[in-house]
Amino acid sequence: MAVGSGCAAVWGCRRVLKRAFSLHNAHSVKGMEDALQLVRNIVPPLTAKKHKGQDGRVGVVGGCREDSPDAVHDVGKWLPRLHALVVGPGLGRDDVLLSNVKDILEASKARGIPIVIDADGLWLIAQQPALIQGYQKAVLTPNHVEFSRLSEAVLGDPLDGQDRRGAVLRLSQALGNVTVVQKGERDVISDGKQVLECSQEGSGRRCGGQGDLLSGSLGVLVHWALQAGPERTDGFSPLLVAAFGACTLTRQCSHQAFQKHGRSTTTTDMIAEVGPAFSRLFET
Ligand SMILES: NC(=O)C1=CN([C@@H]2O[C@H](COP(=O)(O)OP(=O)(O)OC[C@H]3O[C@@H](n4cnc5c(N)ncnc54)[C@H](OP(=O)(O)O)[C@@H]3O)[C@@H](O)[C@H]2O)[C@@H](O)CC1
Ligand SMILES: Nc1ncnc2c1ncn2[C@@H]1O[C@H](COP(=O)(O)OP(=O)(O)OP(=O)(O)O)[C@@H](O)[C@H]1O
Ligand SMILES: [Mg+2]
Repeated sequence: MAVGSGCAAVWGCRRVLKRAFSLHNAHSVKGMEDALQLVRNIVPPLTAKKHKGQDGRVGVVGGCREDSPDAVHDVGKWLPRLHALVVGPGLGRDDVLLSNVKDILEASKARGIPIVIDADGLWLIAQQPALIQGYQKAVLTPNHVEFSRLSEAVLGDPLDGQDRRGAVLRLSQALGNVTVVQKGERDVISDGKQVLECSQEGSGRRCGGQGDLLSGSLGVLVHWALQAGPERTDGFSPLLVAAFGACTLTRQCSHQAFQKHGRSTTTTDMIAEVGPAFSRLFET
């Protein structure tokens, strides 16, 4: 469903939403459905009046090519045209490369570009948390190991595996309300104020690359959410709603792909499900 038509339903259930986001029933069926409605609200309508790029140009700093000596300058030329940046998937941990990424992060922050950080980008943040400290347009998407690494670097604590919600909330707060998405059996999301869980049914298949689908789709949704503004998300953080949407989409893709391919499912099979999964979840 597009922006306009989803709006009335969301305003109509404001009281329920407050409960759904702040209490332990955030992952109940009702809470999930309410949160999904907020995601539907940020999806821009398709109209004949737009030209390409108007619903977002997302840059990805990742992949496998070694940098040119002028990498930062080259990327800098693109930055003014980008609406969001995804940093880290498949990037590697080479010192020169990470030093370039550091400069790209600084340039993006100076321009107020939303940044999603995953994989080796998180490695860099664990070495230098100050790089992202207090930048509230950033979302970090750590898996279990990456989250432990970040927690130890930022909070100095060994991870309390029993209290995932508390751990994610504390990390987000310590980073100055940077949004954190801890991936796992349930995805736990916090902006340092509220905690949301995504328990959309996925699959038992744990093939590599699923995190890339999450961070990439999140790059798009972060832009859509910020563009839509807090009124569309009923006053909740746009980045929290975007993260919930990307987690739900990724898990639904996993679910659909697994139904077709079972144990042989790969992330490529999940990518083929993005369109149908998106329609099913967000265009009802
Ligand atoms: N498309 C591409 O090009 C992609 C490229 N990628 C690139 O690959 C590189 C390495 O990335 P990664 O994700 O394998 O490294 P990371 O998460 O540090 O795991 C290291 C070790 O931690 C463990 N472990 C992991 N998860 C766990 C869990 N939930 N719970 C418990 N343990 C867990 C596990 O250890 P094991 O169990 O095997 O002993 C694992 O081997 C990195 O450069 C990244 O950019 C990837 O992003 C994929 C897509
Ligand atoms: N135990 C699980 N059950 C269901 N879904 C899961 C589980 N663990 C992770 N996921 C889902 O898989 C997606 C990727 O999370 P994962 O933890 O595998 O990332 P990752 O290790 O960074 O992956 P990548 O191989 O791309 O680096 C997320 O959407 C998450 O919700
Ligand atoms: Mg990963």
